[in-house]
Amino acid sequence: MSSEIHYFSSLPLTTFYGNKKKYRLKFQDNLIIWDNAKPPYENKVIPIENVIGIESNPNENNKQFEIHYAKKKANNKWKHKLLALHHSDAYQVSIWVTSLQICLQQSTKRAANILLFVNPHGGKKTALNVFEKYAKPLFNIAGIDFSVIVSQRRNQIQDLVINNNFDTYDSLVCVGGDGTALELINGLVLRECRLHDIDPHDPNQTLPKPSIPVGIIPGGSTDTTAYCIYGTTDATTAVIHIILGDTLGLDLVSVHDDTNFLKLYAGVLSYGYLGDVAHFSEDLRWMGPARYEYTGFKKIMSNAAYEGEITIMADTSDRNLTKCYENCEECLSRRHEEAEVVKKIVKGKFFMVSGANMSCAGERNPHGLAPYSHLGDGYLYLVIIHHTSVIQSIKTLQKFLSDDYDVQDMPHVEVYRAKEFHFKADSNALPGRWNCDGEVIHNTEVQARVHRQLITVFSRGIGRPTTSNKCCFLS
Ligand SMILES: Nc1ncnc2c1ncn2[C@@H]1O[C@H](COP(=O)(O)OP(=O)(O)OP(=O)(O)O)[C@@H](O)[C@H]1O
Repeated sequence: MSSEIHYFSSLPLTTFYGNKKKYRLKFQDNLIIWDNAKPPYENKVIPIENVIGIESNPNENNKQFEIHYAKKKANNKWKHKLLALHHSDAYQVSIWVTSLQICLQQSTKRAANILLFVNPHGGKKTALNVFEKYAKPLFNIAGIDFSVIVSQRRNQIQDLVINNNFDTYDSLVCVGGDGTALELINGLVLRECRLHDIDPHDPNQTLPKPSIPVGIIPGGSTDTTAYCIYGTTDATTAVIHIILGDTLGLDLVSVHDDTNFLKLYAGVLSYGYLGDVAHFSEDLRWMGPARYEYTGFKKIMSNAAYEGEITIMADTSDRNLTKCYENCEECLSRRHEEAEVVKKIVKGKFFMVSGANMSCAGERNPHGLAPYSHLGDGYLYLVIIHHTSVIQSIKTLQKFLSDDYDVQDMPHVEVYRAKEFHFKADSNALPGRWNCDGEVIHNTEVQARVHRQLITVFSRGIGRPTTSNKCCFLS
């Protein structure tokens, strides 16, 4: 037989055997279609864009090959499925393997060479295990080359990304929680600032967009960023999104004090209750995720009031409130460019002030603090909860955890869709802290501004449910 490689962009109906069954397969229009070769015929269709990898099996004299593909299940989870097929003619197998592999390689969106940063310290300290168990086998099947850096200290990932040239990789991925994702994202943008001689300390600066896409594999405690991007904190799902290679633009919010750049965040910046919970939880890391419940309870019972003034650049235009799903119209549109913003000032005593850049939903609160926030529309949702009684505060938090809520039912809650906000604590009042995606910021005067789609993340977006959404959220 000649050593010339034979491959085709479509393949005619061919009969294979697998799992003691007969399968008739064809490949056309980038679809792998098969049936069970006997009545009642049942067709299955796998788009090539859902294929993870194609492997031939040398142990079977090259007469067997495997199609590894991704299948979407309930609750936004994707699963790895396998179809192992055998043919008596190794040449037939080779044509199928080569044709499908070449078709996959022609997809320019797929990563070929990934650098992974693993934080072994976050969450239940299982990120390395998550990498070994869920990411490594699937990256191998997908034929992706990867290298791994295990972080040894806080901020090491950020420092490495700022100061090194990782241009030989086509994607950067982290395994960890929100803090780890934050290190990677901040590192990338700050590196881009350095390369373009842009001063990140100027709060009015347009920040440069890194071109390299980012993947986030959940391995922390809350993993809000991963949940909001994939609709689940299932690690296999995140790995599959990264392999399939679709991306979306994610807004980031810059945080400055009066002179300096402090951080960029993807999820939420929260002053008062959640800020103090993050602060007091840090020393209790040994408790695992339960530390948030413990300090949360203590903090709410203390009924602290955080006094200050918020200046909001709010978009008050009437807008249909929709949730952010795959191919999201709000994120694709350029409406934000024409939208006028008005200045609003809110003064008082607060229980919590949160600038949510994403819904902040999670496994235990699928609705989120800001359910109508979009990943890439150029806005954050400022959720202001005024100080009230302990009972009311508990009820408010419970509402945010419930399936659905309406601010009209909560007179002590105001919500604004905003491009930026400024918060200044009353100098005579109890100073609070900020919880910036799980990291603590102590400055009591900050300015936060949204940068539309500043980073590219691997994700197809969250699947659209069939039920419709409510429309009564903004103040
Ligand atoms: N090797 C390390 N040792 C100590 N801290 C580290 C190390 N690597 C990273 N970090 C820091 O660990 C902190 C916690 O990490 P991460 O946010 O990923 O986990 P988490 O807080 O448990 O999860 P989440 O933020 O999702 O609740 C981050 O501030 C990160 O900067």
